Amino acid sequence: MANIFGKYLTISLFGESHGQSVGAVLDGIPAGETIDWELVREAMARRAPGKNLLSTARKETDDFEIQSGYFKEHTTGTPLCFRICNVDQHSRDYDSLRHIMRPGHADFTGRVRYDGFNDYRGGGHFSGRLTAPLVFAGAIAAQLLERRGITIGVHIQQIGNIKDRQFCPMGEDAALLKSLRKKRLPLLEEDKAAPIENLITQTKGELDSVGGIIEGMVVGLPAGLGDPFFDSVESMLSHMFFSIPAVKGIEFGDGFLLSGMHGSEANDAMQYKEGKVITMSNHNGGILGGITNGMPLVFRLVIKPTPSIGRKQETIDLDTQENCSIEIKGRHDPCIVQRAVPVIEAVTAWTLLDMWMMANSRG
Ligand SMILES: Cc1cc2nc3c(=O)[nH]c(=O)nc-3n(C[C@H](O)[C@H](O)[C@H](O)COP(=O)(O)O)c2cc1C
Ligand SMILES: C=C(O[C@@H]1CC(C(=O)O)=C[C@@H](OP(=O)(O)O)[C@H]1O)C(=O)O
Repeated sequence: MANIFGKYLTISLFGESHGQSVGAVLDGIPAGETIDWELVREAMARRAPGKNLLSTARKETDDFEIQSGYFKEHTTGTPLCFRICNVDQHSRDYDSLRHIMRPGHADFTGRVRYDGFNDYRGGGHFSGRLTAPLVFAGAIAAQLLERRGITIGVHIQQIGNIKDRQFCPMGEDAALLKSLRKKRLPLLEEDKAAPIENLITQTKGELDSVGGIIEGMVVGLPAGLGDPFFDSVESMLSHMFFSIPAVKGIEFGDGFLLSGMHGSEANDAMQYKEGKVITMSNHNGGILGGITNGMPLVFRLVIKPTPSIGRKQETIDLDTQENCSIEIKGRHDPCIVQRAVPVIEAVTAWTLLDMWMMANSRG
């Protein structure tokens, strides 16, 4: 069942970008939890399309309807089902894309996988629109984690060649991590906002798109979450991260830089500090043997440039079985990175809540 993810906490995702709605069924949320719906709305608004010139012009309010699982201001513990109606589809933009495949998008693979019956309008089930329900789910999980002292912060680390400073691997203040959620462009260095906006606007004007890197940090995690091998924290998070459209790379801690280090540099020396085990550096990003060690969790993700661009590209026509060219019209994000930040934050929360529940179910 390709659309269900999780162990103790599962999410089953449904919908298409130009269908009636997108949504999910969330199972395993503990009974008796209150949910601050305003916080859920705020997270959804950060991801929603059509807010400014840096994003797609498609306007969706992403209002949600709860169908089940919440009663008398508390979770019931039974499946929480919700849907988010699609309202601003321009399906005519996709008429020719039924048979002319967009390079870099899932048109061809989706068609092969579903024997030609896939809903190709707006990318169908492959669309970034499906990240709206993920943000809803994650905004609930983040509240449950915060009640357990765990805070997640995510920022734009790079767009094109413009870089924000990285998180201090030894940990950032939870208040600073949370403050990123209030920013139009979630950056640690404010002076990078204008150059990034200019770059995205300029690239859009050139009928092109740009990608980048997102960095995440989780503080307050106890040591001992995760399992070796298949359910390692890296495995579970990577499984979820690679489910997000346009994610093409990932690293934990110093990641690819570790390849050039010696053991004497890469090992994180250990120490007791006020009775607690800590490490004196954090090259391993808070995970050893697939299990959290109590240090901040640090990861970075590559988001590719948006595939749908206005420039002329070479491709194929499946009707005529001939080569052809394509100039994509329609409403597309010139850059996905800033819109993916709340998505990454949300799925991190969802996955870590599942791992927290797994750890707490052990005898
Ligand atoms: C929030 C978000 C918004 C996106 N917006 C667009 C878009 O406007 N146009 C587009 O072609 N792709 C967009 N994408 C990316 C495509 O959905 C994605 O590249 C495609 O499904 C192929 O999957 P892959 O890149 O993971 O291989 C978006 C992705 C996300 C997460
Ligand atoms: C609708 C959203 O983003 C969409 C993601 C997307 C894609 O191919 O991934 C393509 C565009 O779809 P459309 O052509 O229908 O405007 C984006 O607008 C959203 O994020 O809510």
